[in-house]
Amino acid sequence: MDSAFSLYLEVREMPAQLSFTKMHGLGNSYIYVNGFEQALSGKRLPELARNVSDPNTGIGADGLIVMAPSETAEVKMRIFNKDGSEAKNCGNALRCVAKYVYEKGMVKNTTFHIETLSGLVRVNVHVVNGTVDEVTVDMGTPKLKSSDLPMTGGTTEKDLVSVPIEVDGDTALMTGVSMGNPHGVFFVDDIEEAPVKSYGPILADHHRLFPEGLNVEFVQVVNSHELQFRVWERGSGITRACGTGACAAVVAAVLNNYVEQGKEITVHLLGGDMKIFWSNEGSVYMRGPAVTICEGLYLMGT
Ligand SMILES: N[C@H](CCC[C@H](N)C(=O)O)C(=O)O
Repeated sequence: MDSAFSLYLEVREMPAQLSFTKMHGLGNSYIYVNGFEQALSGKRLPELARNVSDPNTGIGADGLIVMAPSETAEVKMRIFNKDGSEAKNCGNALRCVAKYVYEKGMVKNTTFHIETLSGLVRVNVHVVNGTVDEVTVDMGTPKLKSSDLPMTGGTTEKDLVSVPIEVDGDTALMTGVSMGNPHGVFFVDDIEEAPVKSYGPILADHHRLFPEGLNVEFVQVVNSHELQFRVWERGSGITRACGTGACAAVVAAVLNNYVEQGKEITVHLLGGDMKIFWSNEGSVYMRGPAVTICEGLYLMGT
């Protein structure tokens, strides 16, 4: 079948309207589409993500999450940022997908796995009267080499702890952490003064240094078990919360000796608090809420 004809079929495959659920994790909202129930054209998902994310001409969210059958887990999750770029992991969406599939009866156990582009993730839903209020996620072991981030610029295999970065006329110290997606963490004295809007867009798309882009986090250490947190997300800009980012922040705080590994840390994000625990065995655990906002029918912008 020639490419033009297959593209025509691809275009035709997208339904005229899509059932969706809007959910959020600490204010980081996405449009969730159930690919078990409706056929979705893979090639059109980045465009769909841009369309549904627009607050004026779409539904309004930080991006699109597609749930689909998996051969290795109860469900597969694909993540598309507001700009249509696809990400390999998303902490807040993992909690919301876990809530969705449990409450819809698509899974029966309270502990199960979700397949992502960064691998299999184990989740445990906390149920109160049949409703999931919180979810605990094993986010796996952070990767700490420049080649993992990835980052270029002469630090090929060195660790990424407190690496000097030239940005916006400054030299700032960044700690790089991959949680399946790339994060750069900067420690600041006052979170309210953090250069989110200046450093964020410069570094998020600084592909010479970060070939796959970067989620840019700013952290103020409150005490040995609390962090203040802000984020400029790759592909979505400022969001009220970032689950993988909160994990990266705690890992970076341990690596910089601000907090201890093996202790539960409360991360204060714009959208609320998340509990992060980097176990001495290696896995980072994230615990936080998941909320269903609404369900509806998206008429594909007709
Ligand atoms: N913008 C991220 C994906 C979403 C991550 C975030 N919303 C979370 O909860 O982890 C990236 O491009 O890697």
